[in-house]
Amino acid sequence: MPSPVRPHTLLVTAAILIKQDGTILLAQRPEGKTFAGLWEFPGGKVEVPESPEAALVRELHEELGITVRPDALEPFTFVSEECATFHLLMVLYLVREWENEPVGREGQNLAWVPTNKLGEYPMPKADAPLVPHIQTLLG
Ligand SMILES: Nc1nc2c([nH]c(=O)n2[C@H]2C[C@H](O)[C@@H](COP(=O)(O)OP(=O)(O)OP(=O)(O)O)O2)c(=O)[nH]1
Repeated sequence: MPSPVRPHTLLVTAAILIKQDGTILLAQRPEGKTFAGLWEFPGGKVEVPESPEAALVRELHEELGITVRPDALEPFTFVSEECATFHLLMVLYLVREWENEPVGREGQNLAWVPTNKLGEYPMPKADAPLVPHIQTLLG
């Protein structure tokens, strides 16, 4: 009997960087990556044997050149969404403190966006429920 096909769950970790003026950092996915051109919360896949927090600290340094202390990651929410070839589980942390000014180290465009303008930036489908959630909780 064939074994049932089990969906592969991909664990992704991402940050909602929020400045004192209330704007949030979005990064545009570069050419060559899936969802190129769409805006996302910076982060990426959790590699074995990393924790989600260690992976996020690493990704934020690689992608943006910033240093974040693991205890500055505030668990915020998550997304669980069926995608084309995998099931995405994306955990999101709120980050209010970091060292260095974020820059797109992989050539990606960055934008500091007021929460009421998040809907103007096309994002991957999985991110859609995050926008009203952020607007309600972070104003
Ligand atoms: N970082 C991030 N990824 C997202 C968001 N929304 C969303 O669907 N994703 C998806 C896109 C990808 O399938 C996956 C993240 O993988 P990635 O390709 O960015 O991860 P990575 O940086 O480790 O990738 P790579 O080294 O393999 O290029 O999660 C989001 O807001 N932020």
